[in-house]
Amino acid sequence: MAEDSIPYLSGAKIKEVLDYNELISVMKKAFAKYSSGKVVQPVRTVVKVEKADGFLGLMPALCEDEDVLATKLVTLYRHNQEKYGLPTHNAIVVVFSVNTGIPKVIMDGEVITTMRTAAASAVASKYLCAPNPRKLAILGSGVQARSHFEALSSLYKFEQVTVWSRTFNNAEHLAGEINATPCNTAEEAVKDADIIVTVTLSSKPVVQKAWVKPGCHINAVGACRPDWHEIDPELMRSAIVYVDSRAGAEKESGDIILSKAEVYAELGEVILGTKNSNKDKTTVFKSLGMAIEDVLSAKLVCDLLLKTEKLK
Ligand SMILES: NC(=O)C1=CN([C@@H]2O[C@H](COP(=O)(O)OP(=O)(O)OC[C@H]3O[C@@H](n4cnc5c(N)ncnc54)[C@H](O)[C@@H]3O)[C@@H](O)[C@H]2O)C=CC1
Ligand SMILES: O=C(O)C1=NCCCC1
Repeated sequence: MAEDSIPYLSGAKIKEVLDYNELISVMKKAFAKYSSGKVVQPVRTVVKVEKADGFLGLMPALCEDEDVLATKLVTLYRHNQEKYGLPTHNAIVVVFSVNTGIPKVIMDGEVITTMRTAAASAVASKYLCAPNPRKLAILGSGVQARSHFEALSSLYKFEQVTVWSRTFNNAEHLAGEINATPCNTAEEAVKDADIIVTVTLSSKPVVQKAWVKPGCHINAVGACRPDWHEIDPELMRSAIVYVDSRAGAEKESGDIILSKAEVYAELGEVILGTKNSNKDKTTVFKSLGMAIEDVLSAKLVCDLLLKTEKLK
């Protein structure tokens, strides 16, 4: 049985201990463990809430090597921001003892989702983009736009960063925060970019093949449903496509399903050295998000807090 009260870790506490440096190495480990078959992780179960254009996603994973069993519960309500001024993504993570199955800790999952997704894109960029990227283009201006700027800036010193968003004011606002250039169109933003990040809630493509410099690396982070896509199908078919999980991509990724693009490899296979990185070609990392990213992030949080004795 669980204790009368299970410790709860707030997002603020988690933010205090997580940094991109460490998370980037943990995400590298997550991808490698997943692609070497050392993770038990079903494809996300999605419970749709049609009337609110939302869903609840169940994301459990077990990694015995790392002695960790946990699940993230995450909701995506697309209109929360405009309707209520609330975050569109909300989540908690529950960590269990692998030996007894007793729940050990419940923690906020929003900060973990925000940071681990950007750290995952940073790992993908490290393996898939050509050396010394100079220009970063961010399409979208929400939570992931900010975290991606932070994570990628921890790896690279960009000479130029551009931001496009559906509403120019939002692009301007974010650009002001991060010292970037706001753009009126996505085409203008991605022109000559070495790395593009797509972090919108759009279900229609926001970037076209003709706009993209050959050899560019794209972190395609949005569009997590089979009928949503963010990337021009022609661009998907002409690029070398990497995914976090083949099983997830086949079931959930509209960018892959609708374009019928071939998946070349899982990112973990590149990390393990069984697939090439093709840094000189146009590459897409189609990120859907994997439970093991959350589970290893949660373990990192627990380890860091145990070190500082904030978690007994
Ligand atoms: N791959 C992964 O592991 C994860 C992916 N995501 C996805 O990343 C994307 C961004 O997430 P957040 O920044 O947290 O969301 P957010 O709600 O903070 O920001 C969403 C952005 O998309 C824009 N947007 C909304 N509808 C649009 C449309 N029709 N066309 C163009 N832009 C539109 C909004 O104006 C805003 O700039 C979402 O698609 C989300 O589901 C989020 C978490 C994890
Ligand atoms: O991996 C995640 O967490 C999510 N991915 C897609 C959108 C919902 C949250």
